[in-house]
Amino acid sequence: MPYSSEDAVLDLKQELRYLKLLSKQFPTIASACTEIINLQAILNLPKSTEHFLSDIHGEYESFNHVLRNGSGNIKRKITEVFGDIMSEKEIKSLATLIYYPEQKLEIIHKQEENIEEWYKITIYRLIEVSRKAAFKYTRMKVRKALPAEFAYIIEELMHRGPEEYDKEEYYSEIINSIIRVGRADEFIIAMSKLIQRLVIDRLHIVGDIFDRGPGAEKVMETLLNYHSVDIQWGNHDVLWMAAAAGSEASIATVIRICTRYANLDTIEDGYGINMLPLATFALEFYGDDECVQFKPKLENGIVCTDNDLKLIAKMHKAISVIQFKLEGEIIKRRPHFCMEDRLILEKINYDEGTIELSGKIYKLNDTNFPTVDPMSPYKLTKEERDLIDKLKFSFLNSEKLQKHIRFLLSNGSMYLKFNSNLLYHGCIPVNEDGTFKKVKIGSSGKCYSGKAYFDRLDTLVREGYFHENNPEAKLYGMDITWYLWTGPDSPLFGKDKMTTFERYFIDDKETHKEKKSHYFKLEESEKMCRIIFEEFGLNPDTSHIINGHVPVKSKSGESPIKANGKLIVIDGGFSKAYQGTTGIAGYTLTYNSYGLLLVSHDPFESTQKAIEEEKDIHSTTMVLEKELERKRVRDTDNGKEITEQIKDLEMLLDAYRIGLIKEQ
Ligand SMILES: O=P(O)(O)OC[C@H]1O[C@](O)(COP(=O)(O)O)[C@@H](O)[C@@H]1O
Ligand SMILES: [Mn+2]
Repeated sequence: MPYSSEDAVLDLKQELRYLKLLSKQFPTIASACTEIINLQAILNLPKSTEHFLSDIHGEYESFNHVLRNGSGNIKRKITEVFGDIMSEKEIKSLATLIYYPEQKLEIIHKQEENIEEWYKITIYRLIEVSRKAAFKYTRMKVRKALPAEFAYIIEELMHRGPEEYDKEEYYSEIINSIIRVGRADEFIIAMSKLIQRLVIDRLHIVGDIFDRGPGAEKVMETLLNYHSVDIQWGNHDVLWMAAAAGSEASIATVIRICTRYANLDTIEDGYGINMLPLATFALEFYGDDECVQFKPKLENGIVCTDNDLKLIAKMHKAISVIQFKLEGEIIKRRPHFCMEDRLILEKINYDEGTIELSGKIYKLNDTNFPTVDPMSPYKLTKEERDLIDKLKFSFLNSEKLQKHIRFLLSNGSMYLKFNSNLLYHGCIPVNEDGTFKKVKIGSSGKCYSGKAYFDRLDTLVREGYFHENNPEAKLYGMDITWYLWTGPDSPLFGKDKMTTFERYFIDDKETHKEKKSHYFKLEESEKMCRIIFEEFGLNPDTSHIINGHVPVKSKSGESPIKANGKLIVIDGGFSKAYQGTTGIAGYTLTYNSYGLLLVSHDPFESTQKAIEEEKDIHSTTMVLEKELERKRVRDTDNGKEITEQIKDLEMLLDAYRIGLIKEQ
């Protein structure tokens, strides 16, 4: 026993209150010992697999596919088990079944002549793959993941050891009876979902779930039901969060982006927000305006009739003007945001149809501003006010939207440190020389930089949503959340300005440029990354930064791996609107016990093709870092916690043994 000296006993006495609490959970020496042995066993298991995705931008189908195939992980497992005896075609078929069991079974029933034989072979194969996938976990963890209905049977089948081959008959009898009682389909579905569940232990979403594509709300529903997920907020996510909190400028911007991509389904069908008030308003004030610059972009595959497009263009322009007005209000009430250059509406010469930007006059390609009073350009007309009030009411009262945003708050944050990786969406504000930029927050003028800046922003975002009983703090929190969407020192945005107005109203492309933060030059430097790791309390030798936000133009030879492998950017463009520039459909990352794997995906055609033609996304896997020694749970953050728990339990044992606490 380590505790023999008086000092040691004194140590124990100091922890007495805590140890007494712990003794309620482990009331005897035997129970504490059992727990120590269990925890010790977990520490020796291989590290489980993490999966990193980012910039999903409403592309539900591709997201869903990558999630189901675990970025190629499921196929890898099948190949490991059956690579020698199954053909490529059979492997593909089994993989498709595991990804989409319900749909695939329907097809099988139409095609398969000897369904009983197929069931037998398939169930056997699924059991073998699930054994492989469960290998890293304790029985207890696997048990928790099992569907209740088949829990007992699956456990029996999975834990058959090689020495138990005489049990062969027993197992085939189980399989036969599953088939006989007509539960084979349900069993196959349950097994497939179990494999999906086991292959990925933790999902990280490095921001930008929302906007552009049509299915953000479905992505959110999937995440809500996922077994283990964290989210690092992206600029598009915080925009929706601010809107759901009641920030009027953010509500207008969310709707503007939906109209820009003709994506009204998300807002109307997904979140039940009625767009009729905006449509009637737009027809009344922009009825004769063709709103040419506001024709929606349709790269995301959304199909619309000509008449719909005409109406959406008018809604798009109407809400854009309202956005510019409401943004003006924030910029004026928060001078420390330093965004005066975005006070666009007062820079317009309404008689001449021109605008002055940075001392230069530009011609506007559209001069119809029926709701703007040049004397007070930011003032909403009565009708605009009514409209915004209605929209705000809908946002605040959309049950589903509020549920999704609360999930983003509970499972999300500005950044995350996880197993020696530092995850954040965009950047860290830095000066040209690489020092962390000091940014003013609040009217007191207090400055924050580096990690402290991220931490402060994280708190303010939450205040913007939750601080109902302090309206001033709530408004400030909402304004900051909006700032995170578009402000020059926002770590989630990372550009000097968002030239939304210019891209609609000025032809000269020079004005459309958005200058990226110094961070994006310095991200190539290992030295910079090392400074960042120090700042966030991570080991510079073993850590990585994982970012999203900036589409990697792999078509033009850009690499997602920067700073000697210290920084990885995984925005390769799930977003169809960006695939032309990136040339691929995104990068994802997996981190298993053998190391980091970067996967680049070709564009995904459709779920239907994936099922019917067994067309998986073609993806290329690149080993980024291979562990010299296989990583164990003991090497992870969770492992560190378990080690602490073991220490506590050992103290409890000592307390029992010297009679400081009595067994119960
Ligand atoms: O492609 P769109 O719809 O014109 O949006 C462009 C705007 O989106 C942004 O790129 C921000 O969105 P991302 O975070 O996806 O990059 C702005 O910098 C830019 O002004
Ligand atoms: Mn982004």
